[in-house]
Amino acid sequence: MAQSTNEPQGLVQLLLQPHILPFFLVALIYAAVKILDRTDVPKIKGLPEIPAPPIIGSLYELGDNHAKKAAEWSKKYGPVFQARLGNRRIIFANTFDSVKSLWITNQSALISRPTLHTFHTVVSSSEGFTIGTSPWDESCKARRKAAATALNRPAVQSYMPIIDYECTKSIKEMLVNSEFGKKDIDPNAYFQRFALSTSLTLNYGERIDGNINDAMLQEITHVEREISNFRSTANNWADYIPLLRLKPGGNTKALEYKKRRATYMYKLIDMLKQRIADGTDTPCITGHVLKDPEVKLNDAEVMSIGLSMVSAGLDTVPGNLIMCIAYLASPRGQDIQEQALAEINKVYPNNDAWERCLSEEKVPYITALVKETLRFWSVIPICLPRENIRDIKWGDAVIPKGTSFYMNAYGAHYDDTHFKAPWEFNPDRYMADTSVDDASATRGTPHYAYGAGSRMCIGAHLANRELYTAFLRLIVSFEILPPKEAKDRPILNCFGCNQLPNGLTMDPKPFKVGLKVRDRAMVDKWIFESEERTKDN
Ligand code: HEM
Repeated sequence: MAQSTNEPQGLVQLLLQPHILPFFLVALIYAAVKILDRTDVPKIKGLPEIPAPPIIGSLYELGDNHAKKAAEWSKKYGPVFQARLGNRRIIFANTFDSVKSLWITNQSALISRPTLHTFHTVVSSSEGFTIGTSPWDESCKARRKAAATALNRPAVQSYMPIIDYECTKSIKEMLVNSEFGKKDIDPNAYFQRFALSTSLTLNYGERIDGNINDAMLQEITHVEREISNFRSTANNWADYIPLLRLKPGGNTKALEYKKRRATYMYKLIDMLKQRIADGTDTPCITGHVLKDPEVKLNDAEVMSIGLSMVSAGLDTVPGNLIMCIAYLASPRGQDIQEQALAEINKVYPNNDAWERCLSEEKVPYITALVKETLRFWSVIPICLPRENIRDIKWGDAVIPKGTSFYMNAYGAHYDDTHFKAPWEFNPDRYMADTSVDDASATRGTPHYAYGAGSRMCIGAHLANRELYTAFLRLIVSFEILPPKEAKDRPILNCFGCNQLPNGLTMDPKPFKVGLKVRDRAMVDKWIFESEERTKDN
């Protein structure tokens, strides 16, 4: 016994000998680097790898714009490459066709989502994951199915009165706040309210009744924006370097936002339960899920659907809406507005487009404007991450199950082997009889703004209807003009306009536009008719 107690001391003394200590320290550092540098998935043979230093991997080089850097790398390393980000191995797909092969051809294998430390462990541990952040399992399947049914084409058509109400309310408020076209305005808050209030009404039967300064609107938009930054695959080094998780206070901000989110999410669901108990509830998705005995979801799953609905459309719908408005205000945008108005008037010569767009989508140029907006502005530059549940072959390489895949949607949208002049904002590329011969109108998937394949966005029909209605109504109501002051001009490229290119979704820098009312009496009439139609909503 006595001998074994002395053994470690003897070893320590030996290692501290001056002629051994330097070798020992080098060996120790080498072993530490080897352990810290191990990746979740070992290097994949036959797939180009971005050279990178140990431990941090490519994180530093990817810098403050992962999507742009990865697109640049793809020119040198090929459309699909592997990169080490800290201790994770990531497959990046950066071109239109490579995304199609991996996300669509291999969709049944690429159906899961990886978990990331900041979002899954710190922000979401007790409140449940959203559908878009859930790995694939029976619960995710059931939640996705319930939400997808509530958002399918016929269901979305039945929600058009909500879109009628919310769109009218936003346009009316813009009209008043711009003093009927005299003052330039920043369109952001109006469309954040439009998107959030639509989601809340659909999901909880609860809308934002106040104006754009409403406290609940401001709290939810702020908290969801911060949480979406915690979800970003590019913004949180602690997701990739476990040592950083030990930093004291590193989780304080994430925990604060988790608490603030829980406060309003529980409030919304408790208010709905109370209305159901009182028999005063109006039809809504969560109410349906709570009342239908066929839908077997537990409380956390019901909460997860609500969270998905509230968070999913909140940054994405307004981002697309306001950046399209920004483009329309530019000199080239004036021509697009003119063409759009002519196309609308061709289909609706009797000034009834404002109402008829609720029940039909008959102006192909506006549909093309929606698609081009989704492509050009790429508001989710790196799509929500995926994980494969089976091995996937790419050329000679076999990508083992359990590997993380990042779709560089920005890279695919600006892929000049697929889109002609991708840097130009040109809705004509999505018109069947187009002068732009890149055939985008007829080549299946028009863009990857909604992702692709087995976990593609389930809110796409709703989002498309929101965008179509808002664009059409804005164009028939206003001439959208550049702001009077140069400092208010929007930046018209998808990264320059973004306050945080490494965020999950685009966070547009503030800007203003002018809104010259085309025909005041007509706009007043349309607003009045919408208000009459929706007064009992
Ligand atoms: C312009 C607006 C929108 C854009 C650009 C957008 C984009 C996306 C993208 C890129 C994904 C990931 C798809 C993939 O991995 O392939 C996604 C997933 C999702 N979206 Fe959307 N979205 C929008 C609006 C909405 C709305 C309004 C809702 C619901 C009210 C919604 C609900 C969802 C849900 C639940 C998922 C997760 C699907 C899953 O993981 O299975 N989205 N969205």
